[in-house]
Amino acid sequence: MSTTRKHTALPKAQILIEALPWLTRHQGKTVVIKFGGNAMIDEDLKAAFAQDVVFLHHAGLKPVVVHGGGPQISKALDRHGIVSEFKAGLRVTTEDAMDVVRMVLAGQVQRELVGLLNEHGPLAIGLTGEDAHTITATKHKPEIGGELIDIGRVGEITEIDTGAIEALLADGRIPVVSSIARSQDDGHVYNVNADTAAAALAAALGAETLMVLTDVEGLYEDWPNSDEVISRLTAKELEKLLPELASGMVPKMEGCLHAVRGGVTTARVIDGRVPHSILLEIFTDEGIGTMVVPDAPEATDVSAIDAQGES
Ligand SMILES: Nc1ncnc2c1ncn2[C@@H]1O[C@H](COP(=O)(O)OP(=O)(O)O)[C@@H](O)[C@H]1O
Ligand SMILES: CC(=O)N[C@@H](CCC(=O)OP(=O)(O)O)C(=O)O
Repeated sequence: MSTTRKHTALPKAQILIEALPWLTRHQGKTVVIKFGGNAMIDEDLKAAFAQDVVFLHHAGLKPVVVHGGGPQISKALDRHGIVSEFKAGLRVTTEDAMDVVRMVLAGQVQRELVGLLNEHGPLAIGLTGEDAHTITATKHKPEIGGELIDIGRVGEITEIDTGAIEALLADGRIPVVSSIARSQDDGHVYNVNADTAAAALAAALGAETLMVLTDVEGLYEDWPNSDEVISRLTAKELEKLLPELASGMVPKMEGCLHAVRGGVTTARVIDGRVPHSILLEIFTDEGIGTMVVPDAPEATDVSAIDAQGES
């Protein structure tokens, strides 16, 4: 081997070896990945995202993709002459707007992601929360200034049925889920925030990891004044921070909290603008972004200590 080849081969092998313990640790584990509308704008990034998800699949993990499409919905509503309005970080969704939301998420964004993933083989299958009762919701009325506000067809998740997703995973497929739900009370279809949907699915699936891709490096400690990213925080620390957070981050961080409190081992917010950010986060020692972990067991909890001693 020439000296030059030796020089380039060694660092490449080191990168693969660095992945070894992570490959072992994540083997067979479910990873729910939320792909946000703002991280979805660049064609190269979308292609890299699809490569990463397919890589996870072939490495023995079980990726489930949940996608948003906020900017794409706003653009389509604009074309239909419908003005986008947000309250409490959620889109005010009239009946007409709901038709557009459903068309864009299920008919455009989901189809595109499924197509990109399937360039690598017959892997991805798209569904919405409406399919097989995957996500059931009821009308959500956020509280603003002490009053419950009607923001139209916006749903609050009441139940998750993981049957269809688990069947797809068992069949070696990659489910791609659009954040739309159906109510079993009024039969209406509801618009659900995609971060919230991803977190609820991660908890219901007993996923090891929830990974939320977005258009910033992670959770900034003092946004918008500083770009210092909080790299790790416990559920309790996050709970304290939540009331201070600004709009875009609220559903993401509430989702992370819900996921870890629901049994997910780690919930991470990572920068979707970095190509292959998923691979970097899962398979290298250097995690990027913000990681939320469950609270450490109380030191005074004698039963927990006893249980540990027995294992
Ligand atoms: N503390 C914070 N740290 C990082 N970003 C924040 C924070 N507070 C608010 N944001 C805003 O949240 C945005 C991400 O949310 P959003 O636009 O809904 O993303 P996505 O389309 O990926 O779901 C960031 O671009 C940023 O403007
Ligand atoms: C109720 C509500 O606000 N739903 C979101 C659903 C899409 C979404 O969450 O997309 P991002 O992840 O790209 O923001 C919306 O209509 O924009």
